[in-house]
Amino acid sequence: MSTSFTHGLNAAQREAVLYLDGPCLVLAGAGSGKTRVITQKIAYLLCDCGYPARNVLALTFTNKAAREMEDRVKRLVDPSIAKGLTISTFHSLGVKILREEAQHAGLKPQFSIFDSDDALAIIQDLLATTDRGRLRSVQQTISLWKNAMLDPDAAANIAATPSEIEAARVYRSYNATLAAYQAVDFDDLIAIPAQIFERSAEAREKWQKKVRYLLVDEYQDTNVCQYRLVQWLTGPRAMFTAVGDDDQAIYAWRGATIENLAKLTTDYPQIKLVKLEQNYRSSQSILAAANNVITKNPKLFEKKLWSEHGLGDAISVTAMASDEVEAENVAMKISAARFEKQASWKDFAILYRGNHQSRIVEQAMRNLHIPYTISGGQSFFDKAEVRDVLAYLRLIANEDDDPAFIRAATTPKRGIGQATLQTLGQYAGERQISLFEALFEQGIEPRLNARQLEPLRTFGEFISRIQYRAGRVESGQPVHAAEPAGVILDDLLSAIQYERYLYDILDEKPAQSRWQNVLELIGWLKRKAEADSMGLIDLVQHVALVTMLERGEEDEPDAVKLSTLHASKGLEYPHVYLLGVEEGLLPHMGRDDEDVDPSKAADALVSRIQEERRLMYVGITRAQRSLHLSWCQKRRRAREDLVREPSRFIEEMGLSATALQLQPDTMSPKNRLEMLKAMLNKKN
Ligand SMILES: Nc1ncnc2c1ncn2[C@@H]1O[C@H](COP(=O)(O)OP(=O)(O)OP(=O)(O)O)[C@@H](O)[C@H]1O
Ligand SMILES: [Mg+2]
Repeated sequence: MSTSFTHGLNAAQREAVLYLDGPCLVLAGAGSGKTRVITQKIAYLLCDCGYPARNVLALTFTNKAAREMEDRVKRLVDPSIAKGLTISTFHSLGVKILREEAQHAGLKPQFSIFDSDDALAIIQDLLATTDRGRLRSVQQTISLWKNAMLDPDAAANIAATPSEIEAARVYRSYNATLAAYQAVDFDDLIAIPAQIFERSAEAREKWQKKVRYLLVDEYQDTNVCQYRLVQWLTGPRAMFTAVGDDDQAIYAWRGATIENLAKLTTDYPQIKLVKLEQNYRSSQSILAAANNVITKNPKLFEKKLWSEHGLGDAISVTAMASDEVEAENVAMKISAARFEKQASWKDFAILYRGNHQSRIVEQAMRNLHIPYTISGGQSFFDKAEVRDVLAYLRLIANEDDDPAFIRAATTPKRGIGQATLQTLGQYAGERQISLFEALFEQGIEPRLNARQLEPLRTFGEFISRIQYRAGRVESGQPVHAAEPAGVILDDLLSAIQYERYLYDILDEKPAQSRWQNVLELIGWLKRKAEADSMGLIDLVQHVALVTMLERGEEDEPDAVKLSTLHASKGLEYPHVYLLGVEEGLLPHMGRDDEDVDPSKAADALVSRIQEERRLMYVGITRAQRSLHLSWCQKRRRAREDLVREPSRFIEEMGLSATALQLQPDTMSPKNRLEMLKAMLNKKN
């Protein structure tokens, strides 16, 4: 059989698209057209098989990947047919399910979503320590338990080491605190829906009726919770297609397990397995380097990849004197290559292992006036001014969000002091209610003097008025139509006099730059609200998700892409610059877990290197036409210069000896001049 939606596909891809007799698993290497199978299959389901769009759901890992997929489908399918189709991340699907099924989990539909810093603050209170290493380790342990669907009881049972026992104790109080705030953390967004489905046949059947066909991209990075969610959503009909590549599994640290791939074949013995072997993305030399690296890992499934593309440019490896030189150099090289290749800025991507590497690259890009966008970083949403404004929005959406209450009530200062908040907190604790609710009660009056009570009540009434305008929800139903989010945002911002506050506490320049960030945030929120006709409350939950993964770039500008390797998954760029290919950074070596049992330490190290190798494989395979690696002989970390060696992965790529004869490129003023001259000559 053939349809217009299999046109241009190879035989194996066609088979995967047309197969509808049961579950289907596409297992294949990078760039072999797995994502393409998903988009073509969506088009096929909607246009040729009569599936209503609202009954088709496609899941992926990042907002960016979801948007890309949506764009690809839009090009294939008439908008009137695609209306109602859901292409989303696991986490946004989780929010959607939780909103509808909140009552099953004792939540209000306007629950808050706490990001990792909010969650860490709770753990800090519970542990009463400021040792960030210890806090992060407890947070990580709790996260892994949640992702493995272990509740506090189960965790307490399996906790063995002293730090696990501590984490299990904190886990229980941590969940109770979240519940009191009507808040969930990111892991809960998947775990709670999975628990709801496990407990409630009614909820399960409702969603199984809704999701008649499910497609999952990047399946190798699902964790136990996500796997269960997929199982509950598809139910006994098991109508789904999952695509993945075990060699690209890079989220073990978030509880993802490659075993999910093998498990699919045992849980669904009838599953149709399709392998794709032709790579359509990269030149031969890039593909060969990628294959060379990944063969050093043990194989789960036999896979071969070949390409019809030519050999292409040789891969370059450059040693840099320092990370500053590296950043400056990459900016220069991209400028030059853009002229040389008559390319656009957006044809270039700069990839790196850790977020901390971006700052110095950003600086270099700005120095040369190169437009860039950055993803995978959270820096924007971590800014104090952005968090201040978001605290108001969170409180408006969910008045039980005590951390948001404290931040909003005290920023800008409005006469609500620490002593007042402590008294209020104590009262709220005794009454088991939120700070917001407590401030309106008569019982609080004898405990506070008029000077303390008055600003509290004024603040409370102010928030209530905005809540009303935002379309306050009571027992799941809005009490009246909401005003547009844009109008409310403008009024809120001028009412709290945030701009004046910034100029009061800061010098002109930093105040100006922070105010710009606030305007950028508000502008972005308004555009989002308008484009997707979201009310203020939907918007607040949406923001939380974006902060977790990456910031949305609605209009793809012509700009160089800066991204962590993790966030680059699934994407492709003509020219890729991979920075910091050094021992210690890629493969990354963290501070050793003091808790690791020495007999297991060697195994842990081996599996860590394997995961880093897969990350390297992901990085290499993003490149279509050219790939440039660099490493630094010296790297500055926390005011200390570290001496570095090239990564073992460079050798594993099998690059020729000449490529490895490294010329330290110190970017002396003379070099710089010459490079600029070369650029100018090309221009003329
Ligand atoms: N049959 C085909 N003919 C021509 N080009 C194709 C074909 N299949 C896929 N491509 C192109 O190859 C590139 C890689 O495809 P795609 O992104 O779907 O691969 P993938 O397997 O999902 O990669 P990754 O593992 O990195 O996610 C895309 O540019 C896609 O349009
Ligand atoms: Mg893909």
